[in-house]
Amino acid sequence: MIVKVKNLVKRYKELIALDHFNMEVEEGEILGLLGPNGCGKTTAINSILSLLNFDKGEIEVFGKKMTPNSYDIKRKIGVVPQEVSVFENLTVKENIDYFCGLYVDDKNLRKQYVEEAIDFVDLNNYIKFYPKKLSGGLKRRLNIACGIAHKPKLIFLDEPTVAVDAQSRNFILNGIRELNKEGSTIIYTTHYLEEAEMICSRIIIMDKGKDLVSGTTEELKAMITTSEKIVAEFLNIQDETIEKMKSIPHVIDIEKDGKDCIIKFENGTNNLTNLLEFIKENNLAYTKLHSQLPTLNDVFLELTGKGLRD
Ligand SMILES: Nc1ncnc2c1ncn2[C@@H]1O[C@H](COP(=O)(O)OP(=O)(O)OP(=O)(O)O)[C@@H](O)[C@H]1O
Repeated sequence: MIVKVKNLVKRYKELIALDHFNMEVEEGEILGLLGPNGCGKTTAINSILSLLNFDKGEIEVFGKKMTPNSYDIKRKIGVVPQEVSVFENLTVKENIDYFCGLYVDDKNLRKQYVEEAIDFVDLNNYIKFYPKKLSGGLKRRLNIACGIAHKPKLIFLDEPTVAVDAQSRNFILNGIRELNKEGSTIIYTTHYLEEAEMICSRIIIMDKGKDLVSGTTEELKAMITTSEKIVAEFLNIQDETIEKMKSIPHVIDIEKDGKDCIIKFENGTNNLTNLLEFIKENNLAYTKLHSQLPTLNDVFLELTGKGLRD
């Protein structure tokens, strides 16, 4: 086990930021920590890193109790914080060299690691630039290089793709996969469910300081009641027909979204066939009809009552 967090409680005066939070991370995982704004993700990460004092609970990293002075453990950890945290008065290369130098004493090895980190984030054309001359996406890449240059075995990435263009986003996501393939375990927080679905081997959903559920995206989707949604646009449908539609087997709810009717089904077979029969029997005309499997956002909505990006 690379990280083990048990019953973590953190209070800021009367506010409970972490409420008996639990998390376990195995070697080789890309673990996604997802939750709405203010649910406690950053507090959890900062507690694990021993950057914050907490009120109760246990934290082990690499099988050892984590303390502010656990330098042997910290050497094996890389952190890419939510806010770009680099020195404005150092160039790209000097920044990476500074952060790498905090953990790597050997001069030659440090030089090699800095070069490799620059290659990794593809900032070779910018090594003499100061951060303020870099675009948002390039700054994020520099932030990542500073966090990973010392080749840590465990990497925390806190929303690394916020406010970056699509090209830099793909670059960053591929980079995370690459780091994982090279042997790093990753803990990744994001607001972008599609990203989590793309790269995470397992996801923990947090809300109000608690870990609600954990599993692969497939496992999480299997936990919710909705198993299928059919989106249809009917011509001139009456409210009473929509009410009647609720008697189709396995229909659990019907929502209107503009012109679309979103018909939600719980587990069951032949949902589309049953709906088509209903359409025929009731002489309904439609311009759109397609089936969707539940998304992570549906899981989120059902578990927390709100979307991730509320
Ligand atoms: N230093 C602090 N003093 C008081 N309250 C704080 C402090 N830091 C965080 N909080 C509160 O603790 C709760 C958890 O905050 P935290 O930053 O951990 O959430 P988060 O999930 O990382 O949010 P986001 O997705 O917005 O970054 C929030 O209600 C926040 O307002």
